[in-house]
Amino acid sequence: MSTSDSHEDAADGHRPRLTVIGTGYLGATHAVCMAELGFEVLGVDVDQSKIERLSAGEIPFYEPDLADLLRANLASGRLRFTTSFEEIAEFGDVHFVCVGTPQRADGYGADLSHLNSAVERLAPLLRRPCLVVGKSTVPAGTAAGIARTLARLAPANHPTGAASATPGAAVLAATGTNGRAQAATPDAAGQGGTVDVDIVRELGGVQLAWNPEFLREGFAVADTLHPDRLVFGVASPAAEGALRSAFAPVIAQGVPVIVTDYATAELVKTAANSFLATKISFINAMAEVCEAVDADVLTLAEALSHDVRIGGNFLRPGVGFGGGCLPKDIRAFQARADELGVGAALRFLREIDGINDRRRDRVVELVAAALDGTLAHRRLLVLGAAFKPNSDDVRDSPALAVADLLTRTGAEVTVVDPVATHNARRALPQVTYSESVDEVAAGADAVVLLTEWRQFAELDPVRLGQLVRRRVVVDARHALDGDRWRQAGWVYLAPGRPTGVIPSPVPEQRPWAVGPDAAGSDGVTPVRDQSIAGIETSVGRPS
Ligand SMILES: NC(=O)C1=CN([C@@H]2O[C@H](COP(=O)(O)OP(=O)(O)OC[C@H]3O[C@@H](n4cnc5c(N)ncnc54)[C@H](O)[C@@H]3O)[C@@H](O)[C@H]2O)C=CC1
Ligand SMILES: O=C(O)[C@H]1O[C@H](OP(=O)(O)OP(=O)(O)OC[C@H]2O[C@@H](n3ccc(=O)[nH]c3=O)[C@H](O)[C@@H]2O)[C@H](O)[C@@H](O)[C@@H]1O
Repeated sequence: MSTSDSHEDAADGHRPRLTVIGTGYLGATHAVCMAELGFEVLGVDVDQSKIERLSAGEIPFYEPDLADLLRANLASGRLRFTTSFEEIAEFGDVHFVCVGTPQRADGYGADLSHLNSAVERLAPLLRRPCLVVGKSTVPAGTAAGIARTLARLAPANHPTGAASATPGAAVLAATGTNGRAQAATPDAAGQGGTVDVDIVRELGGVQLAWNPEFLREGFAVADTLHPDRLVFGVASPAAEGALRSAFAPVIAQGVPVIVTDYATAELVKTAANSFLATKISFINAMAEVCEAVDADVLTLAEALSHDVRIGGNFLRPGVGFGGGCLPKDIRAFQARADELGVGAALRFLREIDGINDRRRDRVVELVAAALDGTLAHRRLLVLGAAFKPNSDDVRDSPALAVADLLTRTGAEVTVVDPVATHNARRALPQVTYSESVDEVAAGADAVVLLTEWRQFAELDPVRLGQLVRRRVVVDARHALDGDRWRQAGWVYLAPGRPTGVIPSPVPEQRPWAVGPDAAGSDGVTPVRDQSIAGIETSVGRPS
């Protein structure tokens, strides 16, 4: 991907200067892409090694296209990284907060400690008008609290130096200049022309906006440069104007901008991820029913997808959803709804989560059924560790969760993944990893495909069939051409598809609850509550 024409505008003095706080999957991508769009950008993180790697032109995770853009924009001088909050406070007109909001260790709720600590560190250093923009995914009501913190702690909101604990002071400080900001902003920004930083001065102090992010890992660059919508949660026209100036090149593409209040902006994000999770669990629930009558969920999904009211996106059945967002976001949403007294409205998300979990068990059942009900001491080649292809992210990865379940039955599991094994080794050390499909295939009793990497989908069943001990493949992502594999002599099984040979599971009787030769006196039945180190999965959930 080439850098854009907007490079010529670099440092033209008319665009707001941007900072990005937290340079993980979201923040690093945002920093690089905003520099690519022509802004001067300074990224900060508390993780010094991450900052060193980014400064050296190295992306600390796997994301297609991002490394080239990082290096080009470092070279242009528009993009820099630091560990100094003093430096970013001095530099920035618009500060994007992109720190993590993981699931709390003690429940479903979101852990906001990183967010609170970033804001509390930044706020006392903000001595001139600027806009703080939350991009992290947060429970509804969080932004209002952050606005109060900024109002209390940012010196720019207390020109006389007097501390204030007045809720909303940041907004109040700025609304005095609303009229001018309103007149100055939308058109200039909307047309993508250069935008004078006076728009930022119109803020009158430190203000907050909430701007949730919708990028997908694996497509993060394209999603950031060409999003399908922008959502601006603001409390004043001046904040909207400043945000429009920070997104001027994107808005100029005709991307829709939805301007709303904080709470609605926060909810758009969690509602979107809940809807996506619901779609996936819906089709996986259909897979469960298909299994009971030996029907075909792929054909069913295809037939549904032709109805434009339903559509085919996010209707791929398989081993379920994972990653650093969908699972923790639907749980945090439930927790917040409970706190708000509307828990009943989101109770269905518990079922969405439950359907998702059962898919992991079902894959184990299929492997066991294909191996005569016994998994202990079976040698299994697991294809995939990442939660999806084109990512090295193993947070709540269904692939690793299944690898863990298989290991607990006493099977000898070796996992191959093109880019994620370094993360997987840390998250699930009790499993063996390899870089070579061929090496592990030699002597394998079954192949289990759990992440649909292209290179796995393109494996030659004839050649692989000559290496393995038994030609058994479980295609948990429907990535393989089942007919081709069967023709090459394989027993091919996939969840939700007719097996012809595998009876539907009897709920109370799990074939993989193995017999006396398995590790453990009573056989090792995978236990949902046991933790998979470092993976935020079904692990540690409150009952
Ligand atoms: N990963 C994704 O694709 C997307 C993530 N999100 C949301 O964005 C947020 C960040 O997610 P990821 O980037 O995946 O997480 P991440 O864990 O990859 O990155 C978070 C970064 O914040 C840094 N950090 C933590 N505390 C800090 C502090 N006090 N000051 C400065 N930096 C600090 C961490 O060192 C880390 O580098 C989450 O709320 C997530 O839900 C939203 C859309 C997409
Ligand atoms: O909030 C976030 O962080 C992001 O979460 C998801 O993006 P991401 O987690 O990168 O991945 P998805 O493409 O949504 O896939 C999530 C999981 O669902 C699975 N999936 C997806 C689609 C499908 O049809 N079936 C299915 O099982 C994937 O394999 C993966 O494990 C959303 O798609 C993004 O819009 C959002 O910004």
